[in-house]
Amino acid sequence: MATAGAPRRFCRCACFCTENLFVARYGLHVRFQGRQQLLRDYGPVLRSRGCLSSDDFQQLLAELEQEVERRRRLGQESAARKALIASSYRPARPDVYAPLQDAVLAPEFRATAEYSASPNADLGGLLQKLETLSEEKRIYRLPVFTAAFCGALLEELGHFEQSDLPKGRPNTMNNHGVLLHELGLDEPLVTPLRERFLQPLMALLYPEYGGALLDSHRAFVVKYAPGQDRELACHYDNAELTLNVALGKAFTGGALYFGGFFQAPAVLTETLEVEHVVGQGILHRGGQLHGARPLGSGERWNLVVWLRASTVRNRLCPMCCRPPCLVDDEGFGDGFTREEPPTVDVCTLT
Ligand SMILES: O=C(O)CCC(=O)C(=O)O
Ligand SMILES: [Fe+2]
Repeated sequence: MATAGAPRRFCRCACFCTENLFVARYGLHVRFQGRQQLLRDYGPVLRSRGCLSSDDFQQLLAELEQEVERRRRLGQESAARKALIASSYRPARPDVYAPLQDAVLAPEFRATAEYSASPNADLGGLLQKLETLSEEKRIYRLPVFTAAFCGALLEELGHFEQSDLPKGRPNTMNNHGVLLHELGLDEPLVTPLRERFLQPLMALLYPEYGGALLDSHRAFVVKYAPGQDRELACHYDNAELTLNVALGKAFTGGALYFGGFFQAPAVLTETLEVEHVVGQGILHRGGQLHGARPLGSGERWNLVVWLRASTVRNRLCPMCCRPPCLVDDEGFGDGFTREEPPTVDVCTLT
C-alpha cells in the first residue's frame, strides 16, 4: 500500500564518478580510476587521437581529476544554485511557471495522450497518431508545445541566461543550457508533463523499457550557438526513454542523427538523420546511440527530458551495466531508489 506523505529518496550510481568521462579534445568517453589504469586501458587510442607528449597526458589527467571532483560536488552545488535562484531570481515570464495548462500543449499531443490513456488504446492505434521516423529504431515524432509556448519559454530561458546567477551544465557533454529543476520548472511543468501525458504514450510504445513505470526525470535545455557548443558527439542517454523537443530559434544545421542500440550486437544499421521542427518532440530509447551535427548558423535550443523508471534501472545501471552501487543524492538524483516504488492501493468507492 502507498505510504502517503514521505517524499521518496532517489540515488545515483557510484559509477557516475568513474565511468563515461567525456574527453572532448579526443572525442572519447573513458573510465577513470587513476593514471596507471588510464594508460593501460586507453594509451593506444589516446595516442592515435593526438595525445602524444607527456605534457598532453599530464593535462588530460588534470582535466579528468577536475571532472571527477566536479561530479562529486554536483548534487550539493545544484541544490545550492536552486535555492539561490528561488530566493533571488525575477522571471521575465512568470506565466511559464504556472501549473501546466492544457493550452500550452499542441492539440495533437493532448489528443494522443488522451487516446493512449483510454481503456481500449493499443499500439497500432497510437502509431497512427505519430510520425514514425524509424520503425526499426523505434523513433517517433509528434507536436508537443504550441509555438506561443516555445516562444515564451525561450524568452524566459534567455532572460535567465543573461542574469548573473550561477548556472549548472545540462549534462557532462553539453556546456550551455539550463537545468529546469534549478529554475523551479520541474514541479509546475515537467513532472505533470511526464505523469499526465508522456507516461501513457510511453507505456504503449516502450513497455519493456519501463514506459509505464516512469517515476523521475532529468530535464534540461541544450543551447547551441556560434562560439559556444556547436555539435554533440555520439552518445547514449542516462535514461530509459528520452523526449527531445525543438524550441527554436532560427538556425541551420544541427540535425540529430541516430545509429544502433547501445550494446546491441553490431548489426549494420543505417544512420537516421532527423531535422528539427519547432514545437515537435522526438521520442527514442535512451540507449539509442545518437548525436547532433554541427550547427551552421543561428541558435538552436532544445528541451531534453531524460525519463527514468527506477524499477528498471535499480536492476542494472545503464551507464556501467552493472547492478547499481547506490549513493544518496539530491532531488531525483539519477533516478535509482533503494526500494521498489510503492504500489498504489486502489480503493473502490461504492
Ligand atoms: O542536441 C540535441 O538536441 C540532443 C541532446 C542530447 O541528445 C542530450 O542532451 O542527451
Ligand atoms: Fe542524448
